Amino acid sequence: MGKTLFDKVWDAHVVRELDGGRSVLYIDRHYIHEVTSPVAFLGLKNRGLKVARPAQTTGTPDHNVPTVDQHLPVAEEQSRNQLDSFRRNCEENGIEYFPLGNPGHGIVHIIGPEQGFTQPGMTIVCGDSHTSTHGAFGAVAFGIGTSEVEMVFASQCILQPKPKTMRITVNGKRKAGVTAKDIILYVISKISASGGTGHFIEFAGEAIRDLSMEERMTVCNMSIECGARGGMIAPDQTTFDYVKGRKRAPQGTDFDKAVGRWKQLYSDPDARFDTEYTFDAADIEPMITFGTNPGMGVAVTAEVPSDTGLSGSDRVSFGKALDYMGFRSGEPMLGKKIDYVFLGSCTNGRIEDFRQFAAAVKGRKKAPHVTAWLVPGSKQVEAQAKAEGLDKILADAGFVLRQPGCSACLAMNADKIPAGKYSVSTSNRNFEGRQGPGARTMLAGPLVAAAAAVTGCIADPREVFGL
Ligand SMILES: CC(C)[C@H](C(=O)O)[C@@H](O)C(=O)O
Ligand code: SF4
Repeated sequence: MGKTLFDKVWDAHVVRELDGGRSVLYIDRHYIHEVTSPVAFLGLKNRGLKVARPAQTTGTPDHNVPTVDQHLPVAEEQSRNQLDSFRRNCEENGIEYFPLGNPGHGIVHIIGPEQGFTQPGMTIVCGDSHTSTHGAFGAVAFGIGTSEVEMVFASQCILQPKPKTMRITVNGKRKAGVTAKDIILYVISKISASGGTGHFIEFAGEAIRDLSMEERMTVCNMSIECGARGGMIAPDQTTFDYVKGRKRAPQGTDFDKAVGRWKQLYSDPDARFDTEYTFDAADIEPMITFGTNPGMGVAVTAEVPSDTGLSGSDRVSFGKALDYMGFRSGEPMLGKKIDYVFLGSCTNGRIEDFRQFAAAVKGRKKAPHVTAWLVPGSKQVEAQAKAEGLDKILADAGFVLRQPGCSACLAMNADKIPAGKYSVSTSNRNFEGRQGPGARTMLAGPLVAAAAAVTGCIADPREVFGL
């Protein structure tokens, strides 16, 4: 029987299979940030060890950083201490890291691909659930816990049970005004926020093939929001073209040789998956979430669903979610007044997202009552946006470009949505309090966010922008 893409990459990295179904897996690239590394560094120190393969480790502080005045010392004491100890830990262990203000700085899942660290066929881990983003390159990439971070520091290996495999095929062409974010929100709304549990997903089909690398990253980023361990896409010419010429990617003939290997990374025609789903891209509309998990999504043109068909605790949590959001079943999503718009995060903080948002709002004005936080995912995205004049277009429309970081995605810094306020957010989680205590988050793609920013309410970007 043929092998799946996942099996090919996984099997090539198994150092040893242990009794009980777990394997010692070799890790090619380890990304670290300031939130989940301190305890691991401490554990290492207590054992008298140093990081085994510092050259395969890359660090950046992203969660706690302010998104304004990054040239000044960080005002908040706890964040400042965390950034200081992150720098010390990286320096003591000879780890390359990109501090605040450095041209390479940004959200860990944005800078890795952008600099060419992330490559097809690799195993990649980080103490962060959205490590799944890197699966867009055909890598087996997944989030790990702090004790596992310590394991990788010490040995460049990790103990892992092999997940089951799932293929999600999206056939056909998507309609105008439908973004990669809409595709993944649609998929999660269909299979639910727990539908991928225990699996590693491969995304396939024409609608996935048609995506740019940045769009593929958006899809893989959110693969974990249906409970999966990760998501991946077979590398193809789009992938090779993206990786080519990036600073940390193989160069010259080494690159050509690497492409030869990467071309073997696909699921064999007779490979079998434990679970398969198939969707049609033509059924996908611009999406928005109405509840408090990423599976609670509908087309922007739809109504708030009812709890028909739900029972027991599902019904209770559905009701609780609507109460938290202040929504009632049967109300249209269109026209709901919003207060905040957040463009950014490792889901939608890349240059194509800023281009799309800027092109949409060009020549229009931000609705006066809306507070908009536009936060590039990295210094490079920020620089590129400025080089392309997007900052001017945005400024003319009443928007300000902030500085890179995770920002309001999880509000670990000062960018918190006030209690009770409605936020249309391009990030990946709409849990209670995620964007600040009491904040009400509606997840969407950059076009729905742009439409909300200029109209001040939930609107169909195809109508607003004539797409
Ligand atoms: C802080 C970190 C551990 C966390 C994660 O693992 O995903 C964060 O990035 C998030 O998005 O919630
Ligand atoms: S941007 Fe959001 S999802 Fe991504 S790593 Fe930061 S906090 Fe997590």
